[in-house]
Amino acid sequence: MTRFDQFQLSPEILRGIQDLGFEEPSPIQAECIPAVLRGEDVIGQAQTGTGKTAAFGIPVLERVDPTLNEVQAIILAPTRELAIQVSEELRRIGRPKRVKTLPIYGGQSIGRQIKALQQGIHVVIGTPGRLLDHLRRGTLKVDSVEMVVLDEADEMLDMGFIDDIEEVFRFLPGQRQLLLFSATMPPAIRQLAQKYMRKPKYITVNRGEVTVPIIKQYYYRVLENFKVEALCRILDSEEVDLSIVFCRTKKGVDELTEALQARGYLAGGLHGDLAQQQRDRVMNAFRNGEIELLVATDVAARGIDVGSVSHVINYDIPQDVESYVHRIGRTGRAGRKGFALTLVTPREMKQLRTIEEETGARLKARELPTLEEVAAKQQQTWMAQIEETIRSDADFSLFEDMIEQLNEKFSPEKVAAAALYLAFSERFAKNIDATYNFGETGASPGMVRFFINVGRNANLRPQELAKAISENSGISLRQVGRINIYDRFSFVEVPEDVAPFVYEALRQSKINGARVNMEPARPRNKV
Ligand SMILES: Nc1ncnc2c1ncn2[C@@H]1O[C@H](COP(=O)(O)OP(=O)(O)OP(=O)(O)O)[C@@H](O)[C@H]1O
Ligand SMILES: [Mg+2]
Repeated sequence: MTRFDQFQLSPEILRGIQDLGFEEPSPIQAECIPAVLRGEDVIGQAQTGTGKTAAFGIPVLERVDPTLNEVQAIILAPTRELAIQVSEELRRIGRPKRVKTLPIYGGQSIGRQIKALQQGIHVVIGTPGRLLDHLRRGTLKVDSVEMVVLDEADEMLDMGFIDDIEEVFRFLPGQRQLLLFSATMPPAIRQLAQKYMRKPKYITVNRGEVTVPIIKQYYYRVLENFKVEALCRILDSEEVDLSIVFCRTKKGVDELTEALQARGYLAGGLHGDLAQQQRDRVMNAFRNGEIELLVATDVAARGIDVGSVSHVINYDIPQDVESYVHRIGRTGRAGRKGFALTLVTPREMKQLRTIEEETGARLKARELPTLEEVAAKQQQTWMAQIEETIRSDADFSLFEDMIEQLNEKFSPEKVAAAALYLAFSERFAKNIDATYNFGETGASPGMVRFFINVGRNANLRPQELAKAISENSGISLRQVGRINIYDRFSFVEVPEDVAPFVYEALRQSKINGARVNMEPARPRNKV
């Protein structure tokens, strides 16, 4: 077994590592620490969540001289959140040695950053644009910089930061050590390596297995219009601690966040168009668990490390394989378990196969939980909560007197049931009976679309359903039109003017016992 004290590390750095609770180096750390200490240029690749930050951070901090009040290492990261996180981890490792780190990124007052830089910072962690800004202004002095790290190197190339990065290099002294890190290293990286590195050492851990094996990967086949409902059912039926839900677009993030908040979930959105303060607030709330669901674009896919993320959900299937690998890598970190769930529409099945082929991972198909299963799961959760409360040392005396009085008129069962109703029914109704979603659901202009759950009626035929809708609502069979039954649900599109009747009909009468799930849709062209 390798140990940290086998490397040539000072007692201060060893203490910093110990303070973080790291007992032994991860494989990428075991290989990188000595190489970086020797001054070699390194390209480090290892799976998500396996400690690449400390793999470069520990030796970089070791080589910094804290008595020299100058910037000696620069670390570039693709996003602000990652810059902050890396800075924080390095600050903690370097604390006993009194190494000062500072994150600098766009969206934050440049004046404040300039003041901070004047405090004698040793390691700067920044996004390329803002770093360059400081270099051009001359507010970041780099004469003593001997080490440069590109964290998520491939992503920074992909994001088109190459010009910025090359300009950053032009400001730096010629003799410097360059380190590139990422879980994925596409061939384009080699060009950068050839141009800027001296005899780079490639350190690759777990070659060929890009995703982390302890992450369980599943997919759900869903229709586009049913995705919000599908997501809610998954969230309600899984043992979710924290989860990150990825959407393709910023607008998608905003809409989904709103839809989830409206249904009572503790959700927060994160994407590049939000003000920095808002981004910070959401990230902090997520790290503290005040928000349980982080709804994000790929800004949160790279490098973000929140230990208790139990689920990553691809609400929209990722556009490329790298994105898949990094997104799902937000769970299953440092040996923890994790689930990666991907919603796939029928026409995205090809994309799913590509992901499987290129990652070599197998995504197992899963059925969406039925409403009955969701309800059963919810009841279990509530019962567990009640049991926990009974066993806790909570003080019930406030309520005991009420119960006594009520027991004079009603049985204890009735009283308990009514209390549970008060406590839980609101959320139950939200999730089970009728679901309102004002996001885009793809109905044609002038039409309103209703979703109908036929969970208990798997044998129900479309004609029967159409007839039942017509009879219950008083609109003609022609207006109901042709309907299909998919899997466990169906939908019907009716003209706006008759929609209220259909809604009432579907809401009040369960068709052959089938529950009704209503989604009044805004026409696509108005959204
Ligand atoms: N030697 C270690 N022992 C225990 N935990 C560690 C060790 N090294 C790192 N960790 C922890 O593992 C988690 C993941 O580390 P890190 O963020 O560096 O992963 P990564 O390889 O950079 O992942 P990604 O590719 O997603 O950026 C962090 O919470 C970190 O504190
Ligand atoms: Mg990382």
